[in-house]
Amino acid sequence: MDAAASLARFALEHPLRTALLALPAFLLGLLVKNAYKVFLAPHFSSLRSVPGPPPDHPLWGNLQSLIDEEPGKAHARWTEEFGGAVRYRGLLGGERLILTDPAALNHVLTSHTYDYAKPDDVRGDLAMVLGKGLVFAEGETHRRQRRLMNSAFAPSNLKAMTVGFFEHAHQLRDIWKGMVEAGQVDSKAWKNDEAADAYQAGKPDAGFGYNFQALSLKSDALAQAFASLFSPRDAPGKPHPSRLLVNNVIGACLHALPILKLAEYLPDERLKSIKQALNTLEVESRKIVQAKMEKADQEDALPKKDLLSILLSTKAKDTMSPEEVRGQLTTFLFAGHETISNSLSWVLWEFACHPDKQARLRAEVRAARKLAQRDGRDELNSDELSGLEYLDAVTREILRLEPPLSSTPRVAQKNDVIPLSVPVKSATDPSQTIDHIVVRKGQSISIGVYAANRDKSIFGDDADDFRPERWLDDDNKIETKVGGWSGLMTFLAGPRACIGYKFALLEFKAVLSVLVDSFEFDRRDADIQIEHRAQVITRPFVVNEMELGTRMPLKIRLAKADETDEV
Ligand code: HEM
Repeated sequence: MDAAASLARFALEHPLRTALLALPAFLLGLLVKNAYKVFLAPHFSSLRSVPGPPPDHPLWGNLQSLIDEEPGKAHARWTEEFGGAVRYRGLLGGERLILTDPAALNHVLTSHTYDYAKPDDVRGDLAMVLGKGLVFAEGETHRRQRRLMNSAFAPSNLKAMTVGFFEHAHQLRDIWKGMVEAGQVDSKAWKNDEAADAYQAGKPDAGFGYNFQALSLKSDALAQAFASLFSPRDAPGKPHPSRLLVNNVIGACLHALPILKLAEYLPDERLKSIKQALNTLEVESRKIVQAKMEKADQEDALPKKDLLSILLSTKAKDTMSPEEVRGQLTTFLFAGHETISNSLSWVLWEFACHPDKQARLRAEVRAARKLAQRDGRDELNSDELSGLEYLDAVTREILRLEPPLSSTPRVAQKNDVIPLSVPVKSATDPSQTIDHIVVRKGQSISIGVYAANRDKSIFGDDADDFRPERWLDDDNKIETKVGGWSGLMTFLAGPRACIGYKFALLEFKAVLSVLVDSFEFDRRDADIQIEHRAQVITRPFVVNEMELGTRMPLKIRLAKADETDEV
């Protein structure tokens, strides 16, 4: 008792000395805790029988492979070697489970959706930037918001929006035509007279009836705020895993502090620009919602061609405050931002590499357009667009091969058992297989989008090749048991699958049909190499030109009007 009292007196009298004594004790505790996590915990883990690569390093597990390889590649390699459930290690022994098995995906994404939520740090960042919209919401709130939003994507609305998609496509075509005819050169977007940057020029405005002006290669305040938050021009680097460890510690501290509130007092330019972009996002999106609301009242009877006007004409308007509508606007802009333009630039790249495939699509589109013109229409309607077989096959193939999200994270909200449709070899007893996985609350999971889309057991040995014909081949129909559009993971599956997927497919098809009808695409140079790097989504970068940021430079010529390729 006396000893305790004298220790307390000592601590009060000499707080600095006490702190100095406590620090080593704290560090020792941290060391013991992490040593347990790295060396002992894996032996008691419920995942210990799940197969996977041995860790490359005791402190950063398999992170080096994930950093070195293009997004999704390591997942695909491990899935090919070990099967539809793979365990690997992250920082300080943290275990992660990659899932591509159909029964497991169905369980996590569809039948037990809300038991597998997005990680808290991801949700926190989303809420800070976008407000609490659909991407952020979980559980009952998500169910309610989703029901309200669904009606905006009803078939009749998508039909009306298709008119807007074609208007956007024609604007883009006219800008590109003007550039090709003028032989215009811009040192950043254009490398020579005939090469255009399909990535920067191809950004659609996501059908919001609010022009991002990306079409004319200028940006307004909102577009700039989005670009600085979600697509900074610097190419993402390949940091050493130890750097990630340091970043994690700093990130945890930043999350604990009101760092953005203090941004203007801190000597950090990046923080200041984030703060400024967030303010712009808030002010500008509020203005758009206000303007749209006023217009919606005046133009009630007019057909609506953009998503926000449609949203404001559904009953969602009566049940959501302007602030909630604003949250949905920024959420839709975020989720649709660059996903479609990214897919467009990849497909144009594949066409540049496969002239026969672009010619085949051009012939199909021209034949359909001729029929529409005989009917007195300049463009296809949404049914005609969806009915083009080769266009559909090309769309499936590029979204299979180049999903904007190579994987997406989830965290188990409770202890659970995940079933497997194809058993995997047990890591603890290779003579046995396992057909289910016991997961504990808090377990991190990666949905292997890229790995599932390139599964050789489903798509064959040419799974890494761009071959739209695989979707047309009757003798060899693709049978994937994975739920979701086309049996692919690109838009995920279940109650949290992409709500905008039909919108995305129609906009993608409308723009591609117009571009391929008007232009021929070729590689800028025969030996140009494009690399995939992750920056929110997987984006193209030109090897040895990383400093120029995300780009997809292509040679573009006007397509001959009298081309008569057979479909
Ligand atoms: C090629 C284009 C697109 C792809 C590949 C894509 C993919 C995805 C994926 C994988 C998710 C699930 C993310 C997760 O939960 O981890 C998602 C969610 C979402 N997407 Fe898309 N998306 C695309 C375009 C769009 C467009 C154009 C819109 C809006 C107009 C949109 C709106 C949304 C929304 C709101 C969510 C959240 C849904 C929810 O949690 O209920 N997406 N998208």
